[in-house]
Amino acid sequence: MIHLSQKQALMLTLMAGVRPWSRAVTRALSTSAPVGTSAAAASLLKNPSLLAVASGKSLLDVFNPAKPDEIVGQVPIQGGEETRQAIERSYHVLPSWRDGTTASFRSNLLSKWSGLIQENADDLAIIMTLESGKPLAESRGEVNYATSFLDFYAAEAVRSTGAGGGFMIPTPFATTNGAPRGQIMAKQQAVGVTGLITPWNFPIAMITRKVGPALAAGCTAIVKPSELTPLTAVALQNLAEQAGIPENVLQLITTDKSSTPQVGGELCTNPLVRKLSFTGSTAVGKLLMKQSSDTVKRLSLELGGNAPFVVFDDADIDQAVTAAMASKFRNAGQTCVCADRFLVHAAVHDEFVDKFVAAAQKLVVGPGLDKETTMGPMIVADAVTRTHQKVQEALERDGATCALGGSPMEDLGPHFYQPTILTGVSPESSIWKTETFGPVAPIIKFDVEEEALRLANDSDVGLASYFCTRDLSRAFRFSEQLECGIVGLNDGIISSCAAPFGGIKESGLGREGSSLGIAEYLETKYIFMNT
Ligand SMILES: NC(=O)c1ccc[n+]([C@@H]2O[C@H](COP(=O)([O-])OP(=O)(O)OC[C@H]3O[C@@H](n4cnc5c(N)ncnc54)[C@H](O)[C@@H]3O)[C@@H](O)[C@H]2O)c1
Ligand SMILES: O=CCCC(=O)O
Repeated sequence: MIHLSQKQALMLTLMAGVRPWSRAVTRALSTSAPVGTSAAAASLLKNPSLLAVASGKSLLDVFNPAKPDEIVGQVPIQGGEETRQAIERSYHVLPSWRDGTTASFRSNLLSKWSGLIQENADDLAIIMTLESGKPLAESRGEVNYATSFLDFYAAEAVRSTGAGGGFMIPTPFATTNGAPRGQIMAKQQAVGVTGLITPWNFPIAMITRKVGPALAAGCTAIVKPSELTPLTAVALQNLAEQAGIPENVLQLITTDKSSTPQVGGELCTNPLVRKLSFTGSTAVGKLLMKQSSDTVKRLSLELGGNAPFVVFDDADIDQAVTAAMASKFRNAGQTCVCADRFLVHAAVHDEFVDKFVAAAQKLVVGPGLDKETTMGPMIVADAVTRTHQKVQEALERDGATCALGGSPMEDLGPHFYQPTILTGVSPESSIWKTETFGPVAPIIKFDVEEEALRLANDSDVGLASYFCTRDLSRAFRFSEQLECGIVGLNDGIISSCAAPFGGIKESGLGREGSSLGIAEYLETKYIFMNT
């Protein structure tokens, strides 16, 4: 690969009107893309807004986790000052977007954007796989998941609960002769300028899950995608512009790891930003919460989880294994709602483990662009190191047994780890106590429901929980007792645009998806009219 200096790359970009990263992606695609055309994918990355801010900026290299020495693209590194300017642009365009457009106008734009994303779905999926590593089928599925949020909020925008809507309340005030006096109105209004910070594990859906309701509500948005997966965001914003979303209503701040705190700091402390929505780790969420306190911002925090997956003795074991496979190994175990801790009743423990191991052995680990691959690499080499340390500690220090895997897959590259199943795990092991974000399933055997509940709830976080049973009373009882925001009964994939997604305890604040998702971007104003 020929590496241009940043200046050379930018010069070429400006002269040719082609982004350096689009050439890089073209090259990556021309050698390995199984679907789509390289030219189409590259053209998705020709983003006029970013070009406007790229001049004079250093560029961030974006790498392919499956082949970490391969640069798949570059984006400008922006900092606090560029963020402040973006916030001011966002603030200036707010009145014309919030007050100068109807809900149905905003709804139509979201639908148009969704349509363009679907038209380009195969190329977007390739870009996503190249930068995140996930198997192509998962990337393609994520595109559908992403547009479902735009479609849902295009519909939600025009309902009476959306911006400009509201409700009337019977007045408790009376005239001297006892007749109702005045009108009580509760009116919904857009919060204002929003800062939206997203992670790498769902490079497109975590953006549309925030931007969809924000724009539907009449807010303007500044998105800061992960520095590991900015290219999908670049393409997404490009399509938003093509759909006709007005200039500066949706802006993108790309940056690198070292400038991220300045960008985040500006989004948190600038008083023009009235709402911050963040999806990512609990540690960063806590920092952003602290930073946002001086300006008393509205906050939505979708943070980490450590989901228990409980298999009762009356469960359908085949169904439980299907659910466990889907929940555990999706995106190589790198989802916030992944099953992280398995509790299996002693009477069905061995049957479950045998069938779970047999199913996991069928996973094909490899680069996400390979057609046969069903589990891709981990995002960074450090994640492999951290995962392996936890596995070794559970085995060597805490007495667990390895039923499957347990090692890095160096032959495939530094980002690959074997699908791993551990039994006899200690509840004191770090693999049990903390979110692993990798393809490891630690299992503990239990005897009675109370014990399973105690272990399941013994966590500072509470995002998702899963359990498998055919007992209806237990289904109701246990789902109410679990300390979490999301419960999956006899299923491992439960996310939907129609459902409220979010956690309790240190897993966060607020809900995304469903009608609750747009409420996060609305303020309720009480208006009393003494008519
Ligand atoms: N609850 C959810 O919906 C959900 C969804 C996806 C991921 N997650 C969680 O996210 C974590 C993995 O994602 P990650 O590694 O990208 O998380 P992360 O917290 O490291 O990064 C998330 C985003 O925050 C940014 N960031 C990091 N430091 C920042 C700072 N000081 N100021 C502003 N922004 C900053 C990153 O650049 C990225 O865009 C896991 O814990 C996972 O459970 C939660
Ligand atoms: O990783 C978090 C999001 C996963 C999902 O929406 O299902």
